Amino acid sequence: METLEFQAEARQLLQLMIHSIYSNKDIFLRELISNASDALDKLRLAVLRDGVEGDLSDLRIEIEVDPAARTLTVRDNGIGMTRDEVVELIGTIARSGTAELIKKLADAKGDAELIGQFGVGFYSTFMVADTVTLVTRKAGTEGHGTRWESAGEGTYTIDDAPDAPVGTTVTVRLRPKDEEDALFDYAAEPKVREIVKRYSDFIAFPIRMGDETLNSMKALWARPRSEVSDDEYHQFYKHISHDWADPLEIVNLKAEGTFEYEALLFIPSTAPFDLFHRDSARGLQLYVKRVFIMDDSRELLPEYLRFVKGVVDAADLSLNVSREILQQDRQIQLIRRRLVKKVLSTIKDLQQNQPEKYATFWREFGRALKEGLLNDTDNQKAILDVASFASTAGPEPTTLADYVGRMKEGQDAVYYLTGDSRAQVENSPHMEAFRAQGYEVLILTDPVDEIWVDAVPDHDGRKLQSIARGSVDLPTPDAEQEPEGDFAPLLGFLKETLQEQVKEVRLTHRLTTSPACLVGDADDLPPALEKMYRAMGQEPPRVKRILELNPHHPLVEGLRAAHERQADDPGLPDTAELLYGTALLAEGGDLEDPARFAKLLADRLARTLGG
Ligand SMILES: Nc1ncnc2c1ncn2[C@@H]1O[C@H](COP(=O)(O)OP(=O)(O)OP(=O)(O)O)[C@@H](O)[C@H]1O
Repeated sequence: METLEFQAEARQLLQLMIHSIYSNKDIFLRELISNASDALDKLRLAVLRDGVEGDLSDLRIEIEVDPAARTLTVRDNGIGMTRDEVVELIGTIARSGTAELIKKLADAKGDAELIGQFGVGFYSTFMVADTVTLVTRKAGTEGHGTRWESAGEGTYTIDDAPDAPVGTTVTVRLRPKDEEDALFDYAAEPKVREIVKRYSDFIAFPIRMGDETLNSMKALWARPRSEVSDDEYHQFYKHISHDWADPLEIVNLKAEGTFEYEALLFIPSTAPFDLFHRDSARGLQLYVKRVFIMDDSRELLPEYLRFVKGVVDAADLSLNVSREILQQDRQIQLIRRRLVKKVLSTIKDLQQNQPEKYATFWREFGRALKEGLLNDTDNQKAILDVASFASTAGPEPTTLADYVGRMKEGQDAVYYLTGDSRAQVENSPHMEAFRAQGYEVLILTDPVDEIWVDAVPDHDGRKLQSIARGSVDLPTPDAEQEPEGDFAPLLGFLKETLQEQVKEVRLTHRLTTSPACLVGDADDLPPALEKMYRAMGQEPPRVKRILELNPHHPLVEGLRAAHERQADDPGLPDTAELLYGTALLAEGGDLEDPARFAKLLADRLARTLGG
């Protein structure tokens, strides 16, 4: 016998389970049954497809309780695990981002939503157990099985199990019941019956206790929606998603004719913690005529819809279908196209008829959905239709249609500004004239916003226009009040002095209170993208922007006068640099040489004080 240590993250998660942060402890049984059902699916596939030797004649899950010994046992005759698999699958947690999540969980004691995003599976047994014993033997292997045992406290033992049959048996030695802590008597048959009926009725294999079969085994996606209760759908969703919360929306789909398939999809109510991790689990489950073929089938939905969970059961695919075949299969492409349309129309429906659900959806998944604006040109319009954006018009996000409805007379473009935060965007100098003249501007602060705006030239014939790029031709209300004096010499001087930093210097109407701002040409790389390149370790092409001056500002006017008095005044270049640096800071940019800027500024301030 060998004693091994749990990996650090696994140990922390177990601690959270033992000192149970989750009030619904019943679900440990659901998790065990779910694993058993997965193991049976895997065995069937291994035998049918891969020629592994195995007996498919009586695939089943058995539950046994022993009130005297206070144990509950869940046994399956599925695929089983090798010794190495036990160590790897049960002793460690491989998902990336786990460490961060556990830290969050520990901080937010008792937050069931958080743990639900993770799905702790087998470890949830430690909410109710003193000791858990797992005995398993892998189908198609020679030799003995493996016995694993742990009290969840840091270590587990692992040993040979010479007589173990193929499959897995999990025995939970129950803690004393404590109904005040929602720890019920799980060695009582009625309680087991109740839990199985409630959480696992749809499991496709019989769940037996003695001679009794506890579940109906009906494949939910094959039943008409009117005959299935929401609760049944919700439990099924939890089985396939490992989410502990109910889904936000259920989507049914059925195609008949030459190519038949059924789909049952779910939009979750909260985003998983690893939605933006590259290797997060994604994709749908694929079945062929009720036989489970694979998890995480990514070919069935595009990446930007990776938050959608569910099942597709196709009648005409071969059981031998592989991921490679799926990628090229024309029928799969057709299914995929139809699923995308259906998901988008479901979101549109939420938007029109259930605004609260829609708001939840957009908060949780809007960022992911917007990736589709880049990658799915066919559905670009449909995605834009269901998208919403923060706006200067008010605290609530707005759709493009509503924005267009509020556009001012003569306005022909949808204005937006990108940035790191709402506050930064709202305080940006670029915003000044738009605010002063009452033009609404969309506030785009997600990293993906920087990118898709370039891929979407217009919406319903209206241009999407950044107010920090190109020139703005807002009608100037006080156009008659052109500033006195000639700025041409000053502009020439600044252009010369700042030639390393900017490619042009010109006057603008876009400012009302700031002296200057920086704008890009319409086809320049936006500064935020430049930053992103740097963050990824790449050196982007250096883009010089345009310095725009507010001719009505006292600083600019004073500078003009000073330059006119004495063009070779040695203080002028410093002022030019300060002006440029201030404009950069105002938009949230980074100074190239902050120390130099600070020194120039301090010297200048000292002089104003010294007189
Ligand atoms: N009864 C079982 N038979 C065979 N393998 C099992 C069984 N129970 C657990 N496992 C293996 O251990 C792994 C970890 O189980 P656990 O319940 O902790 O995670 P899980 O969330 O169910 O994993 P997944 O998300 O892949 O289903 C499973 O993915 C499976 O490979």
